Amino acid sequence: MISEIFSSIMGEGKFIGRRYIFVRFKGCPLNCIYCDEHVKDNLICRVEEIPGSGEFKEYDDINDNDKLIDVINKLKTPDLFAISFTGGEPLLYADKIKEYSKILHNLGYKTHLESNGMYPDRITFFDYASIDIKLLEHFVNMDIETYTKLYKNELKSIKKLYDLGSDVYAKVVIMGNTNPKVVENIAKDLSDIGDIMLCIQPVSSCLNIKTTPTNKKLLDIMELCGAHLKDNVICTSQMHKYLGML
Ligand SMILES: C[S@@+](CC[C@H](N)C(=O)[O-])C[C@H]1O[C@@H](n2cnc3c(N)ncnc32)[C@H](O)[C@@H]1O
Ligand SMILES: Nc1nc2[nH]cc(C(=O)O)c2c(=O)[nH]1
Ligand code: SF4
Ligand SMILES: [Mg+2]
Repeated sequence: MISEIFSSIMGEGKFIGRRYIFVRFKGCPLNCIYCDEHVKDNLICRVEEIPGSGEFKEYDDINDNDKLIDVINKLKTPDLFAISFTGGEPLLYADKIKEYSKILHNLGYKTHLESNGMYPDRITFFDYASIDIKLLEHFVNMDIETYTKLYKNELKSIKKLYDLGSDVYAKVVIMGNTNPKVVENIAKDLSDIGDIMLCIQPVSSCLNIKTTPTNKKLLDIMELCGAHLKDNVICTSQMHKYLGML
């Protein structure tokens, strides 16, 4: 279930630059062409025991509540902002995450969900939440019907988090071939839900990704989105990759 736990700097989105503990879960039903996490679908769980050391100890599993809390307490630093549940797709394990969140809240920690939004019915309260809005070009041969269903579920997840009082924002990964007008429509749909930040995230190059968006495209997209969201649109490259951090 859990694939790794480590302390790092939030490299993406609204809370970029804040200190986090990341709890990463295995597996995801989607297969985004740019995904940087497929390789970690292995059996063991690796845990950083000293924050920032980059040194990991391997466990068969660390899913037990007491074990997880013990690891988190050890990784806690005075600058800690929140505990991120990410993946893979963390909501594959929604019941377990709900259990962890309750314990963490009782201990005074803040929780943060990083999800693709495909499971609106599994959404519960998190202090902070990032929902990825996927684009058709993120997939090889996804049909329009399947894509439309996914998009509707993503918006539903955002609305549910917003109504629960979570500080929720949306992220969209921009490719070299992304049509700015499509992103503008997403901004419009977000503005219909409420005061929600849209984070424009240029794709980071990896094995399957040869072209990245031009700076002009990023600025054009921000302007178009600003027509609906005003200044509630930001551009965040995956900062941790520039720093050589996890
Ligand atoms: C690995 S996903 C896990 C959480 C969830 N499955 C999701 O897609 O949001 C975490 C974040 O990394 C982003 N990401 C993964 N690979 C990327 C890449 N090559 N360039 C930019 N963002 C990337 C995803 O878009 C997502 O916002
Ligand atoms: N530093 C850092 N920040 C992140 N923000 C979201 C991440 C993720 O993989 O969900 C991530 C990650 O993998 N590393
Ligand atoms: S939804 Fe997230 S974890 Fe799943 S393939 Fe896409 S980026 Fe990777
Ligand atoms: Mg990541």
